Amino acid sequence: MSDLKEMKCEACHADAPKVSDQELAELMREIPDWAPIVRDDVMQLERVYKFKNFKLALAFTNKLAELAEEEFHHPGIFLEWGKVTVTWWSHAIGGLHKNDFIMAAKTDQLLND
Ligand SMILES: C[C@H](O)[C@H](O)[C@H]1CNC2=NC(N)=NC(=O)C2=N1
Repeated sequence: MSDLKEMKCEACHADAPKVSDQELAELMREIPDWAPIVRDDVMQLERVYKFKNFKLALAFTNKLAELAEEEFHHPGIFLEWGKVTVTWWSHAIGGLHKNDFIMAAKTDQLLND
């Protein structure tokens, strides 16, 4: 079991490989609160985080934005009162790269900060 949250993203180029079905199955076990979904023919990772109010949801959103800039890998973020929906995928390859699993694990860690 690799420790995804301790890893760093690598530069993802257009010719980088998408994760295989086997890699997907293995990596999903490390981020059990996330779901693989397909949106507009692009496989993504998605999780909904619940908060007591909008202010706490916004604070989490801002921490996630800082993390994304640090790793230069950016999520989809849908901010609502008491909820933040986060999606990770790699635009460059139109699908899932290991970077997305690393960032999902790092996103979960923000709850402990
Ligand atoms: C130009 C391109 O957008 C950049 O190289 C980075 C920025 N952040 C990114 N974020 C994500 N999720 N996928 C990318 O391919 C990506 N590329």
